[in-house]
Amino acid sequence: MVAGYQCHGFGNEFSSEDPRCPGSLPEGQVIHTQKHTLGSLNNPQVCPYGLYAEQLSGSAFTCPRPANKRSWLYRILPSVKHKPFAPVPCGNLTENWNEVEPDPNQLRWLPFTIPKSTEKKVDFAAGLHTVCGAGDAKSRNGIGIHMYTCNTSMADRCFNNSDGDFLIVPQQGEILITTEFGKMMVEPNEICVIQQGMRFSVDVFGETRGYILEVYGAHFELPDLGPIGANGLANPRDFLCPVAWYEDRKVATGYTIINKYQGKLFACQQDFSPFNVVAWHGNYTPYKYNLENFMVINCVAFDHADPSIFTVLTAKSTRPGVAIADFVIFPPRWGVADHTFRPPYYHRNCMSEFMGLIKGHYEAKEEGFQPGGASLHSIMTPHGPDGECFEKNSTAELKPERVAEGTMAFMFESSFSMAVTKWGLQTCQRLDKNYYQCWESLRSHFNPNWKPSKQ
Ligand SMILES: O=C(O)Cc1cc(O)ccc1O
Ligand SMILES: [Fe+2]
Repeated sequence: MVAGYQCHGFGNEFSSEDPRCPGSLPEGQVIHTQKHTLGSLNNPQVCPYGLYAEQLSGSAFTCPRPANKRSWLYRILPSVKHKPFAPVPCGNLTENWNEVEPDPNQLRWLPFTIPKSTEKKVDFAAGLHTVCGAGDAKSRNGIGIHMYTCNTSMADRCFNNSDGDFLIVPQQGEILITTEFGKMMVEPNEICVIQQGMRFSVDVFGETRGYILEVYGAHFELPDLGPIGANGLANPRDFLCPVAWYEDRKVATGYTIINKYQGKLFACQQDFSPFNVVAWHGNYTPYKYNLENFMVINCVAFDHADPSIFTVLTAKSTRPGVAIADFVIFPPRWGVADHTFRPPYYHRNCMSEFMGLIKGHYEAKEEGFQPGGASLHSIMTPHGPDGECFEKNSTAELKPERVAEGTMAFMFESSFSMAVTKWGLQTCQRLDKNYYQCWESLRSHFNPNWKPSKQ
C-alpha cells in the first residue's frame, strides 16, 4: 500500500470515496425507501449526499469485456453545467502534419528550453509543444508527441483531451496532477497516463519539463508476456491510481476548462471547480507507475535481444503485433552476453523511434544525447551506436557488468510514419545540426584476407 493511493493494479474495477463522505458510493447500499439492499446500482433516483451520477465512457458501450472501460463519477454538479466553448490559440500544440516538408534524416534535439518564471509565466497547458506525430484524431487513429515546458501551476484552469490518451513522462520537476478521480504526485522516473476525457490540472514546483505520448483511438495496455510467463516486465499491481478527493469551491471569477478537440484548443467558463467528484467507481481511471519497479528481462547467454523486451505499455493497432505506439524503457540492468557486441545493433526499422532521456546517458551515445533532449529515427532511417561506442564495445572485455546504472532512456516506438512540426524543425531552435557527425568516425575494418581464428 502506497500512502495516498488506495488503488493498486492495472485496469482493475476500483471503488473510491472521499473519506469526508462515507457511503457516498451508491454501490450495494441499502436504499432507505425500500426494504432490501440493492446490488450495484449506478444511477439511483436520488444519489447519497444529493450528488449527481455521471458516467465517463472510455470504450464503446459494446466493446468486449476485456476492452470495456467506464467509470461512474458521483459529483456535486455534472460536467455539463458550463458556458459554451470557444476557440482559443493553440500555441505550439498542433495536429497539422503538413506544416513543413518531410525530413528522413536522423534528428536529435538538445534539451528543450524551459521558460524562466522571471521572464514569462507558463503553465502546463500553455507549455505544450508538438514535436512530431501522424494520423488523425477525427478518424481515431494516430499519435502526437509533445514536450511540456513550464514554470507555473495551472490556476483555476484544467485540461481535457477529447482526442486521446496522454502518457506523461516527467523529466525535470515533479508534477502534482489533480484529476476528477483524485490527486497524483508524479516525479521524474515515474510516468502517468491521463486517459481520454479525464479533466486534470497540473501544479509545478519550479522549472518543469517532460515528454508526452498522445494516442488517438486506443488505450494503453500491458504487453502480453508470451513465453515469459505470468509475471514480469511491468507488473499490474505496481500501477497506482488516486483516491477520490473533492472540493466544493465556487469560482466567481470563472474556472476555465480547456478542451483539446480535433487537434485544436477550446475553452469555456464555469463558476465552480470541476474537481467536485466525491466518490467514483470503475475501471477507467488515471494511473501512475514508477519505472524503478520494472522487472527487466535480458539476454543471459549471447546476442542482443530486441528492445521489445523492455515494453512497459503498448497501445495496440488492429494489426496483430503492430502497435500504434509502444512505451519502451532502457533501465539499469546487468549485461552478461558472451561473444556479443552488447550495445544496440545498427539497424533500419519499419517503425518510427522517438527517444528521450530522463536522466544520465544512453548506452549507444554517451555524448550528445542529453536529459531533456530527444531523437527521432524515422521509418527505415539508418541508426545505431556512434563511432566511439562501436570502437569501445568491439574490444571491451565481456565480463558481467552493470549497464545504464543511474540512467533512464526511453523510446516511443510507433508504426506511424511521423511528420515533424515546424516548431520541432525550426521554431524551437534545439535541433542539433551536427548529429550525423557522431557516425562520421566509423571506418571500414574489412579485411579480405581474414581467416577464422583456430580454436
Ligand atoms: O535505436 C535505439 O537506440 C533503440 C534500440 C535499442 C536496442 O537495444 C535495439 C534496437 C533499438 O532500436
Ligand atoms: Fe533504433
